[in-house]
Amino acid sequence: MRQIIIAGNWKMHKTQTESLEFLQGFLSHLEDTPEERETVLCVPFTCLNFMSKNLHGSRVKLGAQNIHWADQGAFTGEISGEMLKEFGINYVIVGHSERRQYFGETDETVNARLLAAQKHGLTPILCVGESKAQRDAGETEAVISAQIEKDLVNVDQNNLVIAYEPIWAIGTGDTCEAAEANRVIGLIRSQLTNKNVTIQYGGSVNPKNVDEIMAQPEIDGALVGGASLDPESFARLVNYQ
Ligand SMILES: O=C(CO)COP(=O)(O)O
Repeated sequence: MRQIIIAGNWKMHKTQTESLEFLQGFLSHLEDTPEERETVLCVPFTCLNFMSKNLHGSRVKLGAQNIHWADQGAFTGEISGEMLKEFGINYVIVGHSERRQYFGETDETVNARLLAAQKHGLTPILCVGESKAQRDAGETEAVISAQIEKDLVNVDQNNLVIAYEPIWAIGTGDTCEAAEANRVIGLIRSQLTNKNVTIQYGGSVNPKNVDEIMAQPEIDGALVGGASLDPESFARLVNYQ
């Protein structure tokens, strides 16, 4: 059985005070959510301590948005698995397209970060996806396939989540057709040795399209940016039909 995971990626949003306001609005909506559905919030580093205390005893799991491959060292501005582990978090996003685009992340560094996450007992959420130009040039399959191959060298597929996030669908309101996301996710799965890896779709998931996306047979969850910032809208996503 593949685990269903609905994860919010808050990116660089919310202070500690705002994260408390979110929780006050959000947690009460989870009472009727099916037990087997995992709910995750990947929050800024500055909210981890506070969120970890406030989520204790709740069914919401916590995640970070990046991890360095070294345990410590002269890496200004980075964060290590040893540091993250202290907050009792379960997940960490690795290789998000915004990290690849703005912060020089390569398939090699993504691979090193995935290995570090697993070494520290965290489940990495690996993001892959093609740009608009790559899609228009008919390169989607080749791009995704190369990312999967390079990123997953020596990675344990028994402790892994993958998110297919077409870059052109992120934050644009321009969702990938559910059937097309399903097709690409099927291609990703065909490349894996563990066919039970949870593979999410990400890119403008919102309360209007979540039911159709989650009805697709290959799609095991969602990685949500904008719509995870509002408690009511994220609750609606977690409670998809
Ligand atoms: O990048 C994303 C999640 O990691 C998707 O962001 P949006 O849901 O805002 O499109």
